[in-house]
Amino acid sequence: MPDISPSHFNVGCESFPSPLQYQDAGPEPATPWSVPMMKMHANAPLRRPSAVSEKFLLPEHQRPTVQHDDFTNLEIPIIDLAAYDLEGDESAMETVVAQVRDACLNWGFFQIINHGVEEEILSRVQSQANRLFSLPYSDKMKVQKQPGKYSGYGHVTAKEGDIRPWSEGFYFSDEKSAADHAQQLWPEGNNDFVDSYKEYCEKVKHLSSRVMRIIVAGLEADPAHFEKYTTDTGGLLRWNFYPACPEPLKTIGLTAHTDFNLLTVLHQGEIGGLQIQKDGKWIAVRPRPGALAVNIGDTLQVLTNAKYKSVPHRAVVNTTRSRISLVYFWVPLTTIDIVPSPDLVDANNPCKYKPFNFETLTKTKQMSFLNTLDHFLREE
Ligand SMILES: O=C(O)CCC(=O)C(=O)O
Ligand SMILES: [Fe+2]
Repeated sequence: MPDISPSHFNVGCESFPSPLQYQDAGPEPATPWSVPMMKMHANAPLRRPSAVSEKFLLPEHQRPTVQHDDFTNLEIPIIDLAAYDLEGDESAMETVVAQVRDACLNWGFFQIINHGVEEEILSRVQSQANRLFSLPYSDKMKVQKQPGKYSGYGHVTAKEGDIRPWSEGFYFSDEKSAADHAQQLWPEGNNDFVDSYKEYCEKVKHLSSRVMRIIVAGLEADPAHFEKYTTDTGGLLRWNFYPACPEPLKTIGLTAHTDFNLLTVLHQGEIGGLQIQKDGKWIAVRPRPGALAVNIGDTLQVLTNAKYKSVPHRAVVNTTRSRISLVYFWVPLTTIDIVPSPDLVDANNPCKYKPFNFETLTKTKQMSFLNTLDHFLREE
């Protein structure tokens, strides 16, 4: 597989702080509230971990107003993929293709059930993620994400100086780095970390290409154009951990962004937090047990000449329950320019984007987390 390690997300490297470290920060900057620290201050009154450091406080106009469980009747489509595989039942397949087409046109996001990634592997990965994020901060820092590398422990920020998200992340680019990290974190051994990572990646990769075929089948465009980007490619994984937060309406778990890749497959867990933008409003996505969410990334938006949009989304936090999400970014082949399918370009829909490559896209994403593709628009 080609190198697909973009430095997509910038990570504060000198001293990456976790939200948990900051909860008890006093007037002095960032003091860990770990046990050794408490011992050092044995005579000082114990403060409750209720304050949130300024590093995490959003300016008022950027604060979320929709809470993690503010679900309404406006829900992203839930699509059952089982019908797509019914041998010989063309109309069932066409129904799925049409449902996916509508979801892509109207939402850019949908949830899928009967997707083939078994509950068992999802919960194994989830428990490895729990195990990792529960490690002491100093252990996690042993595998801190390094500048220019995709894998390791870090947090997402769009660029230096941005307000810190109320989350921690763990990034995987390939099996080798996963194995190296496991070795550093658990010298006594933890094979299931790498095994479950590997198995999960294989399954979601397979699922991603299946969903892509369904998407392309609904596009009235030659599949060969899309196959150029999807043959022989792979994905990047990120686990997000959002600790419970005393001030969920003043902070953000993951700031509003679009994904850079082709397609994202997201396991939200059972606790709400994911929100997407629909007609300029934020909507809380209700987690469905066993479902996976899929969304269109910037790359697919370009390949479809913006017929399908890469929709802004974010994650909010809550006061009582921490949350973990598992995110698989299926990325395009990196060596060719990203250009729209010629079948989706005509006099009424002129080509919207200048050619650019994946590396330029990921660099631009670091500067511009949200409106990344505006940088590549052709002049009217
Ligand atoms: O945690 C979530 O629900 C959203 C995660 C996400 O959008 C991302 O990691 O790109
Ligand atoms: Fe995302």
